[in-house]
Amino acid sequence: MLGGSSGANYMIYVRGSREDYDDWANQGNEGWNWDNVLHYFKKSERMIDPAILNGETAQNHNTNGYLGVTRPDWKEKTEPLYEAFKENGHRILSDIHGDQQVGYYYPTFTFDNHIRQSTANAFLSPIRDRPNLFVLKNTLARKVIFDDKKAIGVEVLLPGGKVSEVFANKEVILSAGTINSPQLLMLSGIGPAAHLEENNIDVLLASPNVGENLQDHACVLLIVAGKRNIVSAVQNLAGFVHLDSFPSPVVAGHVALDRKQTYPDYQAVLFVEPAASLTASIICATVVGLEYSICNEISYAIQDRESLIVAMTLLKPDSKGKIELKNKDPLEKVKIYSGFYSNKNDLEQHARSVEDFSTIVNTTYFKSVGSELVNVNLEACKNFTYGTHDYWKCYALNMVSTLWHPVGTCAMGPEGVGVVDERLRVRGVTGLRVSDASIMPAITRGNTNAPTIMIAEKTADMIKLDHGISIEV
Ligand SMILES: Cc1cc2nc3c(=O)[nH]c(=O)nc-3n(C[C@H](O)[C@H](O)[C@H](O)COP(=O)(O)OP(=O)(O)OC[C@H]3O[C@@H](n4cnc5c(N)ncnc54)[C@H](O)[C@@H]3O)c2cc1C
Repeated sequence: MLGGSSGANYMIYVRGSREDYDDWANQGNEGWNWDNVLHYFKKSERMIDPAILNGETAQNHNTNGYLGVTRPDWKEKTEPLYEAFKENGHRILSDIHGDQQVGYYYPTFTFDNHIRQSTANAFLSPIRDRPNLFVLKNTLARKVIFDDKKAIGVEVLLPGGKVSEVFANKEVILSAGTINSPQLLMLSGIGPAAHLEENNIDVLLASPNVGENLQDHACVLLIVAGKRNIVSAVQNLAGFVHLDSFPSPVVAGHVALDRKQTYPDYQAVLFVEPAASLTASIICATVVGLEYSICNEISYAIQDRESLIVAMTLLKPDSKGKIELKNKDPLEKVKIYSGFYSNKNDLEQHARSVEDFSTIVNTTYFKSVGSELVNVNLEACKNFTYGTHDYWKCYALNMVSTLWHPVGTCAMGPEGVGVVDERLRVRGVTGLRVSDASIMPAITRGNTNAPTIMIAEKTADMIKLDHGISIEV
């Protein structure tokens, strides 16, 4: 669809930590530190939430951008949970976008007046009548066309099956995302030479890191069952009738295992569910795609009990995966090696995160509603004592899935490292940029939609400047 994953995501709006971007800059990417990127986060944003606009983080927000951001009022339903997190030693933040970026917070979302702010809705719709904008729908880019080492256009597959060529006046910009931007580069002859040759693709430029450095947020579901309440199942159905509203309230936390640290290690996103929750089944079976037997255990455990479905995400993994071609057919899907837990430290950290979170059931509120963790009876973990560190390692290994945040496969970086430079120009050729989540040298400590939109905002300014057009500062 137009707008890519922003048309299908859960709309959580999180920018990530100051340290994420300072780290990008420290890796040799001038112009990408926190102070630089904050300007672009603000530029695209149209913050609507009155409490944020009147609060202590107001200076980090903007009211004039294209991207509507706000949050539903779930305070009444979620307040006891925040109290429990406070009792457990966590800070409660009115907004995660202040100077303090560790704590439980009231999450913000990319929607406005019940309308999803996909990038198509937010950014394309308002300018759809511009004479210099033309969108070819249902069209597949097959490869970039080069004149020697200068990108001059794109070969496309039009609806109906005709292959055609589109030429650029100034430059070509790839924004096909972390999975497909490296595919397009490789189909165009830019990538690891041996891999291109294996696939009978003429090598235009040997660029060994195309498709490498895949990073993603490994996610493990944890279920906390609470009080019995069969009546609320009816409310749950209502959530699916009113499709312009969220089916359930959400609570989120960015947590550091070492409480003194200024940046988080894990994110916990809690979906507050009535008994017999449909959302739980949907998250289990489709969003994270767990096995039927596991989803069945969960459904059974919460059929007459309220629950929290918790997405536990390791925010800064050291593991890396990669994208490879299956063959040179542009219609063929690529091979995705997630690399989850290829660095053993990540499994340790993820297990420690689950253990850390699970202490919440010992707080006054959670005890008062009879909460307990749901044992999903994993066959593979039956030899471990339930609740021990080794058990949680086994649990993570068997429950791990993606939170759909792949980044990094056309990473920016210095000569010899980066696929693109700090102005997102593909190194070794001219007239070609990449601008999407694939250019992140390292994953951010948060959901990746807002950072990708920030990258797009910054790219727009860099393109203007490189073509002698002034920008608003
Ligand atoms: C299920 C899900 C839930 C998520 N939830 C959240 C969330 O709550 N909050 C958050 O911050 N992030 C979330 N994300 C992540 C976030 O949406 C992505 O990080 C972000 O949208 C990435 O943007 P992108 O432009 O890099 O890539 P994409 O959004 O993948 O866009 C790439 C576009 O290129 C098109 N394309 C690819 N190849 C070609 C080709 N050859 N020719 C023509 N077009 C092509 C695709 O169709 C797509 O439209 C979620 C993602 C998913 C999938």
